[in-house]
This record gives sequence, C-alpha cells and structure tokens, in this order.
Amino acid sequence: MQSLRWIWGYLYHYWRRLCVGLIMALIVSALNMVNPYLAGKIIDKVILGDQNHLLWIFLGIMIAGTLIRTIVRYSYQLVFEGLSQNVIFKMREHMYERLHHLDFSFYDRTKTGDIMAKMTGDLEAVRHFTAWTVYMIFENVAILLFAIGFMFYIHPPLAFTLLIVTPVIGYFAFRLTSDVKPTFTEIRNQFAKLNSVVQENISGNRIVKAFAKENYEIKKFSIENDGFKEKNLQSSKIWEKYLPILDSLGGVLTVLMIFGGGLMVIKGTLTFGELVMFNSLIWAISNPMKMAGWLLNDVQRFIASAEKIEDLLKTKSKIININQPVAAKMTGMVEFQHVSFSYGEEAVLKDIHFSVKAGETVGIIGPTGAGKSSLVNLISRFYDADAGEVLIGGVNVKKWDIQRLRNGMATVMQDIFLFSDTIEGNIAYGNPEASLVAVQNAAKMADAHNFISKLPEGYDTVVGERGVGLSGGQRQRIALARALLKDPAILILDDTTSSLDMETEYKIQNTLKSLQKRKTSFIIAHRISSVKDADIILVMNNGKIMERGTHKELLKKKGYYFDVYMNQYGNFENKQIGEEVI
Ligand SMILES: Nc1ncnc2c1ncn2[C@@H]1O[C@H](COP(=O)(O)OP(=O)(O)OP(=O)(O)O)[C@@H](O)[C@H]1O
Repeated sequence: MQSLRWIWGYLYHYWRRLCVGLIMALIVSALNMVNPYLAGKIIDKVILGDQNHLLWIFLGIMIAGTLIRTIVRYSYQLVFEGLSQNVIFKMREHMYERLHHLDFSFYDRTKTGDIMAKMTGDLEAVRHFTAWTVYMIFENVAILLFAIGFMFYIHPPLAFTLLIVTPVIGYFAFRLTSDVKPTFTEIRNQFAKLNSVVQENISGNRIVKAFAKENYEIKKFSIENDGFKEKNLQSSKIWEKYLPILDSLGGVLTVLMIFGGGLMVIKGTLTFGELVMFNSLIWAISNPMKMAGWLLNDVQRFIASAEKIEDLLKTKSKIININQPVAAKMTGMVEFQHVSFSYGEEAVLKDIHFSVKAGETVGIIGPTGAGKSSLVNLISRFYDADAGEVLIGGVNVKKWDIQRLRNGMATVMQDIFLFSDTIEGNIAYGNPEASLVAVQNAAKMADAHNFISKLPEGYDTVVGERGVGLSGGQRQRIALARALLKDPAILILDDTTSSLDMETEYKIQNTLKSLQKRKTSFIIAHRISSVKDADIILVMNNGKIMERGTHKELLKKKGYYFDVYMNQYGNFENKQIGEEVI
C-alpha cells in the first residue's frame, strides 16, 4: 500500500493522461462483450430464427467492434508507455540528485553494485509496473466485472452457478501472492549482490590479474550467480505449485458451464444462443483469474523494487545546510577547537586544537592511520566533528553554506579520481568556464604541461576510466592542476606528491610557495621535504597532535619528527647529522 501511495506521488502529475488511458481500457473491456453477444444472437436469430438479413449487420458490427477495440487498445498502450517513461525519467532524476546530496558516510557503507541495481533493475521493475501492470490489472478487473454483469443480464441462475468457483480461484491467487512475495525481495537482494561482485571485479580487474586470482573471482561470481539462479528457481517452484490449481479451476468453470448450461438448454430455460454467449464469455472470467497470478507477481516485484528505491530517496544526509547558512567570503582562516571525531565507536581524532591564519601553510605528518586525512575531511565538512568546533573565517563550518564552503576550497585527495574525459575537461572540472590558456597555466604550475603537450592529442587526450593510461605521478599532477585552476582560498593536498620524483616535487613546491602566500594550504605528506617549509607542522599519531612547530623547532625537539627526518636524510644512529642541518 505504501509503495502504491509512493508511486501515486509520481503518477498524479499525469492524472489526465492516466484517466484517458483508463477510460480507453474501459472501452476496450466493454467492447470485448460485443462479439460473444452477437455470436449468440447469430445462433438464435439467424441460424435458428431464419432472420438471414441480420447476419450481415451482426458481422459488420463484429468487424467494426474488433477494429475499434484494436485501435483503442494500441492507443492506450502508447499512452501508458509514454506515462511510464515520464515517471521513470523523474524518478531517475530524483535518485541521481539524492545520490549527489548524500554524504561520505553513505558511500562508506553502501556498495556501488547495490546503487547500480537500484538505478537499473529496480527502476525497470517500476517502469514495467507503470507501463503494463497498471492497465492490465484495470483491464482484467473491468473485463471480469463486465462479463459477470453481462452473464447476470443474460441468465442469472447460470451466472450464479459459475461464480461459485471464483472465490476458490481468488483464494489460491491470494495464497500465491503471499507465498511468492518474500522470494522477490530475496531475488532482488541477490541481484544487488551479483551486481556488486561484477562491479568490484571490473573496477579491480588489474589487482585480480596482478594476483592471478581470476579463478578465485570466477568462483566467487559463480556462488552469487548460483544464488541468483536458486532464488529464481525457488520463486518458480511456488508458481509451479499454484499454476496447475489455477488452470484446473479455470477448466472447472468450462465444465460447469457446459454441464449446467446444457441442462438448462434441454429444459428450455436457456436458449442455444445464450449458451454460446456464455461459452464465449467464459474466458472473460477464467482469464483474469489466471492473469491475477502473473499480475500479482508483477505487483510483488514492483513492491520489492519500490521499497529499495524509496529507501534511497528517503536516506537523509547527515551533512546538511542549516536554515540560514552564512554566506560570508572565504578568508582562509582555519581553527580547530578541541575537536574529536570517530567514524564508528573508536575515536579517530582526539582533542585537536590549532589555528591557522589566512595564507599560512600547514604541514601534517605522521604514521599511516594517524588521522591526517580525517582531520582535513572535517575542513571540507565531508564529515562533522563529534565534539568541538571547526571554524573557517571564525564561523563554525556547520553554519556555512556547504556549496559556498566547498567552492572556496580545493582538495587533491589521496585516491586520485579522473573522469573518462579529455585532460582539459578533467583540469577544468572545478572551473568549466576556464580558457585553455588558464588550463595550461594550471598544468604548468603542477608541472604537467610538458608531459601533456607530448601526448599525441595534447589536452584533448581522453583519459580512460579513473585516469587509466596515465602514470600515478601524471594523475597526481593533473589532479593538482585541477585544484590549482579553481584558485581556492584553502588548498588541501593529501599525499599529492607521493608518486613524484624528488626533482618534480621540488619544482612543484617552488610554484606552490609563490601561491601559498595567497592561500591557506594543508599539505599531508610522509616526506619531510614536502612539509619542511610550512609555517606550522602538525605531527599526528593515534588521532592526536603529538608535536607541533616549524621544521627547525621540531628538529630541536628530537621527537618523532626528528626521527623521521633522520630516517629520510641522515644516519638514524647519528643524531649529530640532524643537528648539523638544524
Ligand atoms: N571512511 C572510514 N570509515 C571508517 N574508518 C575510517 C574511514 N576512513 C579512515 N578510517 C579509519 O580512521 C583512522 C584514520 O584514518 P586516516 O585516513 O585519517 O589516516 P591517515 O593518517 O590519513 O593515514 P594515511 O597516511 O595512511 O593516509 C584509521 O584507523 C582508518 O582505519
């Protein structure tokens, strides 16, 4: 019921078209009564009553009725197809918009395959329901009611005899529906699992090959594929149980009609023509009953899919704008006031406290898993702090308009993502209006211009999915150019130069230094060389800032930073070298 109410939310925009379609379906259902009626009249009036002149009239009406019925039926099929395409178009748009509104935590817990199953299989089930099932249910119910009414009009006692069987058919159709429903939910969930395996395998096909795990992955797929087949077979088994019963009950109707009707003809209470009318109408009773199983099947499939789509559309993002967000100018002043944060149970950031003036550079260093990326994720409000406040320009990030906040900053994430587009398109992603010269300048700053120019199609080179066809360092430089072209007030570089050789990193750093005077920069790195010129370096471990200061100050402290420095630049045993550098 809930799913029907939900789909009505989409359908009512087209209620006029829906009404036209349903009225046409009603006309077709009524026209279905014409031929059986006239067939009976031909027997009674023409064959037995010798009124031969009526034959041509009856035949003419039958042909005209059939023609009109075919045209109207074809027309409303088109009406419903158009209607369903409109509904699906809107729904797909809503789903896509929702997917873009949802925050990082949604994507952390949702498999891409599951989302794809919703965008494809579930939408198709809803399309099928609105394009076909809706009018088929209406048409079958209308035919059944017209036939019952007509039969009662012709001969109530025989009509009554036939109707004795219909509640039994109704009972089995209902049983079939309730038994089959859970299997549809299972089929649908299994389909999502199958999709996830395929999607992960396609995305990770290089890893699969590198580890020679093709057979393992094929087996993994086979298990899910087998599961999908099994779930479908389970559903078919339920069908196999009920369909013969429903079919036999349809047959019982015919037997009852011939037996009861035959007796009535012999007794003279029913004409031969009326028996023919009943005989021609019997399908109008048994067919909707038989169709009920298939249609309820479709309804259950629709409900299972509609629930999944509705779930997605109802999923709320935790990161949302407040009622009247601040629309201040982004200044680049960043402050963390006793911030704690966790993804789940365990705290990932503990009591983080620091402040940065606009235009300053912050280096963040520390072992893997220390919480460096998590810290910068709070600046862009990809997640919200559990305690404490993150302030930009003195205003809590939760009070900023999210679009404005993120437009004022550019992040080069650790996991570089490039779209399957031209290099120019990828660099201009954050600033599509940018001229080619501006794109080239950004590429020069990121030391990417040289290698791009050497490509046969230069900036028009289309990179593969996720940037396939480029080296790790080339991808990093394009991502850096993309961030620089945005000219943000806050620049966040999460391990952005890790794949670059020292010489390229040095060149980029010199460029960044000139830029950094204008923007606040956060540079996460494992190499001392990447952070040593920062105004302040935060050394993180286990979610805490355990050391802070400039490069020189930190070396003097002879703590973790000093050890890393010695590891990378000097003899670890001989701390004297470190002191020389200081
Ligand atoms: N999306 C997430 N959901 C749950 N836990 C997460 C998520 N992202 C990171 N973590 C956990 O949070 C902790 C800090 O991770 P984070 O990525 O911030 O570390 P990091 O210092 O940037 O590490 P690295 O240098 O390896 O990038 C880790 O224990 C990690 O397992």
